[in-house]
Formats: sequence, structure tokens, C-alpha cells
Amino acid sequence: MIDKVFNKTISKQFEFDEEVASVFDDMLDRSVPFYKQMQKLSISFANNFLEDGSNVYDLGCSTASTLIELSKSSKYNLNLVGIDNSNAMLERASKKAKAFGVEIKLLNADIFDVDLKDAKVVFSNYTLQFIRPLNREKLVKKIYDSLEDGGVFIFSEKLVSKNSFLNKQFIDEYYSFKKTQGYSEFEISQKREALENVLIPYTEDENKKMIEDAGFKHCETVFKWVNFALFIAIK
Ligand SMILES: Nc1ncnc2c1ncn2[C@@H]1O[C@H](C[S@+](CC[C@H]([NH3+])C(=O)[O-])CC(=O)[O-])[C@@H](O)[C@H]1O
Ligand SMILES: O=C(O)C(=O)Cc1ccccc1
Repeated sequence: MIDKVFNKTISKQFEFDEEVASVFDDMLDRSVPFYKQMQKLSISFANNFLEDGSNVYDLGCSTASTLIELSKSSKYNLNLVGIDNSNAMLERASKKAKAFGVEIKLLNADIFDVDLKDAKVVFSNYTLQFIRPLNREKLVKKIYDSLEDGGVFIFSEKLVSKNSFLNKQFIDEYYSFKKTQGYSEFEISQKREALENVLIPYTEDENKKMIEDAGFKHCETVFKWVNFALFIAIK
């Protein structure tokens, strides 16, 4: 279904409710530059660290696209676990996984409350940005502690620049992108308002520092388009 969520006047903050879930795949595809390419990269990097029986977690799995694509592309027999606290998203994830014949354990829970046992790969694409700072740092530490030695944390984030002049240009570029994707000025500004104080982006450096402070040995930006980036961190 086509995303028209912000085509009408909205007065509440952004939520992952039934309405958003019903158009979510289209929303992400049209709102995140190079979303599909970054997802493909996440998966091919993950595959290099996996073997039969590996545990893979996706924090904020939404409709489970990443785990489904991983399962389709991987030659390994994996234990896939998707975690999300939106029931509407998980209902769609469950239907999609069934349709693709992919076995995924879907947990309706807060990321903080789940034991990420013996993780080989943890994905979290565009989800940390919704976790309050301080809690975000605690979560990354928890991810680090849950990973096996040599395991990886693969995550994507919307970014800000500390340079206000460049940051304004980041925003302008992103809005031009959204216009090319068929969103109107009204939809763009409504969504911007709804995301205020809900989506809190860090700079690329802040993300890397958070990763380093948690103990990771190495962190690389493997893809970046203006204010969107994919990172891989190795324990
Ligand atoms: N504390 C939390 N606990 C559990 N889930 C949460 C929490 N906070 C937010 N979520 C969930 O994180 C997801 C973020 S979307 C991820 C896209 C996906 N990774 C993708 O690549 O397709 C990104 C976006 O829409 O910007 C939503 O499904 C929330 O319900
Ligand atoms: O649509 C927007 O304006 C956003 O910034 C939303 C967004 C950002 C990053 C990932 C997913 C959605």
C-alpha cells in the first residue's frame, strides 16, 4: 500500500501504529535513500560472519524484511529472532515470513527486555535513532555484551552534522530526495513535525564514539548518503 499517512493534518507525535504499519514497506523504501542497497549490504556483510546454527537478532525488525531477505540469501541454517514493540508491525512480519516460508521467532517486546543470547550478528537498522540518548548507550553496551567474540553489530542511522551550515544542506538534500519520491511539501513538513523529539539523530562521530565506548574493536561506515549511514562494528 502507498504511504499517504502525512497527507492529512496530524497533531500527534509519530508512532508505529496500525496506520504506519499498513504502509510501512513503501514508507521506508521512499523515505530512506538507498534503503534496498543498504539492506543488501547489511545482509552480505552479515553472511561473512555466519555459520550453521548462528543466532541472528534484528532489533526493531518492523515487518521483518531484513531477516526474510537474509534467510533467502544465506546458505546457512540460522536461528532468526526479530524483536519489535509494535504489534501492528509484528502482525505484518508474521504474515510476510509465512508467505515466504521463512521461520523467524518474532518477539513483541522492548529491545531492553530481551536476552540476546549468544549473538553472532545483531542488526538494528534505523531503530537506535528512536531510543533516548543514555538509554541508547546502555543498549549498545548490552548488544556488545551479548555478542560472541568476533560477532558483529550492523546498524543504520539517520545522521546530523555538527556544522549548522552543512546540516541545513543535509536537510535540503534530503527533502529534494523525498520530493523525487512523490512526497508533497505538506507531507514532508507534517512528518518532520511528528518526528520532532521522537527521532533523535547523532553525528557519524557520535555513533562511532558510542560504539567504541561500548568496547567494540572496530567500526566502519560501509555506506553513506548525505545524512544516512550504514555501520558495521566488530567485537
Ligand atoms: N524500544 C523498542 N523496542 C522494540 N522495538 C522498538 C523500540 N523502539 C522502536 N522500535 C521499533 O523500531 C522500528 C523502527 S523502523 C526499523 C526498520 C527496520 N529495521 C527495517 O530495516 O525494515 C525505522 C523507522 O521507521 O524509521 C519500528 O518498527 C518500531 O516499532
Ligand atoms: O521520513 C522522514 O522524514 C524521516 O526522516 C524518517 C526516517 C528516517 C530514517 C529512517 C526511516 C525513516
